[in-house]
Amino acid sequence: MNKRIPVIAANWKMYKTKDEALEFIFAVNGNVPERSQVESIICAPAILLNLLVKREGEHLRIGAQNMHYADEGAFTGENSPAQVKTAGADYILIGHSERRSYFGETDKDVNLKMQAAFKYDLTPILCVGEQLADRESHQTKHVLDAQLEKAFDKIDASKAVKTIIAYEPVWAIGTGKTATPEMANDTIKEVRAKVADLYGSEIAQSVRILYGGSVKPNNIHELLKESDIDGALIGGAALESNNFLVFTDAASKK
Ligand SMILES: O=C[C@H](O)COP(=O)(O)O
Repeated sequence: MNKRIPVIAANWKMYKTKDEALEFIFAVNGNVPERSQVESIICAPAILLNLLVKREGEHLRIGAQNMHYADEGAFTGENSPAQVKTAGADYILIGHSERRSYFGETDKDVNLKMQAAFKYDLTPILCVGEQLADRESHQTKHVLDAQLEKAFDKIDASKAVKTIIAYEPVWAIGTGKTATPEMANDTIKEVRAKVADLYGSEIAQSVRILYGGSVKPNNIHELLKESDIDGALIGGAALESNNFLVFTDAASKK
């Protein structure tokens, strides 16, 4: 089995003006580890993509947070996969819980976006996660299995292996409540087992699976010590350039 290269992905959500984005990128560019050690990614608002891509440097990469699945069309306010790709993004967040809950994104939409991502050579960062009520009623595995099955429908193994999966328990996003490293690792093992179910164990062992939900500079090290946590998808704490470098440095030591 090849070593899984760790991934640190910042999700800026709807934060940062143009000047703030530039300040961040100048601070981190040149300071992130080599890409052979860590994939360092900023998932930025669509309107900032091109600005950041032009300054991404050798080891930093830019991703988008959302796109439509259609090639083109009358969808006011949306961005097409080709627009995201030609803006220079390499990654696309798909199925973030905020898209699912605030914008009504369904598992079917998630699957169509997965297919579109591969069609346009964008690496999907597929987000899955359970609600607090699911965990309390011991439905976590059931919920995650269903999200994964639907997301990977019609995606063949050669593509599935390139997907980065982010496990984000919804109750831990922006709440300050982190899953314990053991809990996150156990659940990520279940996610990996589901990928093995769908595509076999070799692919499951190659797929990178991240943890997301209140990751901070003071818990990243513990999380990354776990066997199956291959990195993190980070919101709030990754808005600070210093923190982002703490995260990428921690991942380089995994
Ligand atoms: O995409 C990132 C997640 O929603 C986690 O956000 P957070 O680190 O602010 O909890």
